Amino acid sequence: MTKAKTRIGIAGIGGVGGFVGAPLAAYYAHNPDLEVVFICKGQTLKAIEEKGLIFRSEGQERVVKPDLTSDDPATIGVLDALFLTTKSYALAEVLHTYSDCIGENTLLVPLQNMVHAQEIIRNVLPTKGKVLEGCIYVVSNKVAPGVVEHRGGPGKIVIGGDAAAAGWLVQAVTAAGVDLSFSEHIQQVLWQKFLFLSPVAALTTAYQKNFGELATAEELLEELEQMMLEVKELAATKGVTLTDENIATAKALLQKFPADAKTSLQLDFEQHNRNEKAFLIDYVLHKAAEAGIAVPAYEQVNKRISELYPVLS
Ligand SMILES: NC(=O)C1=CN([C@@H]2O[C@H](COP(=O)(O)OP(=O)(O)OC[C@H]3O[C@@H](n4cnc5c(N)ncnc54)[C@H](OP(=O)(O)O)[C@@H]3O)[C@@H](O)[C@H]2O)C=CC1
Ligand SMILES: CC(C)(CO)C(=O)C(=O)O
Repeated sequence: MTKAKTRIGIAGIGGVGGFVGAPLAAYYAHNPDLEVVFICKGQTLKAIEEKGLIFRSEGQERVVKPDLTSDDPATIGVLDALFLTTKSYALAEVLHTYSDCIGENTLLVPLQNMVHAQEIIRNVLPTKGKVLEGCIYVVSNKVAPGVVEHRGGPGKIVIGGDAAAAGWLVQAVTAAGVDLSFSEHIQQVLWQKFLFLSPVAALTTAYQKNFGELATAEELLEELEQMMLEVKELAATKGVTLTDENIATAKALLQKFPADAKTSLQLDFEQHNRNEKAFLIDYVLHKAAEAGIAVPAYEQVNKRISELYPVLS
């Protein structure tokens, strides 16, 4: 009897999905044992079917074609692992749509910028699949449907959860040249990233400042520190200890981005796109209220965003 192929899906071929999917599809092209499936829709699906995924990184461009590109759950079938790389607001919808592609043992790997992907996944799929929470350190953007540009950052993925279940995936993905590692302390990793991203995304949006402008605005840096302290207090209620050193590291990270770069939250508000505020800011406000923690800096920044963008927030 022939052994069934191992099947890895990537749902959402934008900045992050393209960054993860391109090396996987290239490395496993025509592989007898492992199949890579791009799950995408509309213009992106059409572009990749016609021309392949165009992926640019470090001055080089390559065109990759996965074994299958589809938006149809029946055609896709059951997957052994599924990277979830849509924006946070589309996560629940994707899980509903592709529920039939998720079996009891399918590894679900959310890479969104948030700390509660597991909660969202379990709301939609109470028992199906095995959740490996994760995050990615990269700047990679969709520049057109089916065209993704890796602009910087280490491109490092960290996942965690059931180590025994994750073993084969870590091996398969790293073999393709993707920097993916397993952490026994994934909650710590997720909150450490959130400690940077949530306040920085909020402040850049509220004050319409890019990374460089925020890094040199004394009064905003004080507000940044205050917001980080509020995240630290909230993390503690979840059993995660963030230290003053973590805060110093998060603040220093601000200098590592190109001065003229903007956070995607700021860009989404400016461009009147749907945005991830619910996951980056509102989450902190709600959970702090539930835990009885005061978060005045978050409240002030949230108020400013609501005044600036009354329709979008
Ligand atoms: N970009 C980055 O550098 C980083 C992003 N992140 C986080 O990663 C997540 C993804 O961000 P990013 O890659 O930038 O987002 P993008 O908007 O570039 O990509 C998301 C992709 O998901 C697709 N999508 C949405 N709904 C569906 C669906 N139902 N079925 C199939 N595909 C779907 C979108 O397709 P369509 O365009 O057709 O709607 C789009 O191509 C976010 O949470 C972000 O905060 C984290 C670190 C870095
Ligand atoms: C800061 C950045 C580009 C890198 O992680 C990001 O994730 C965002 O702006 O949402």
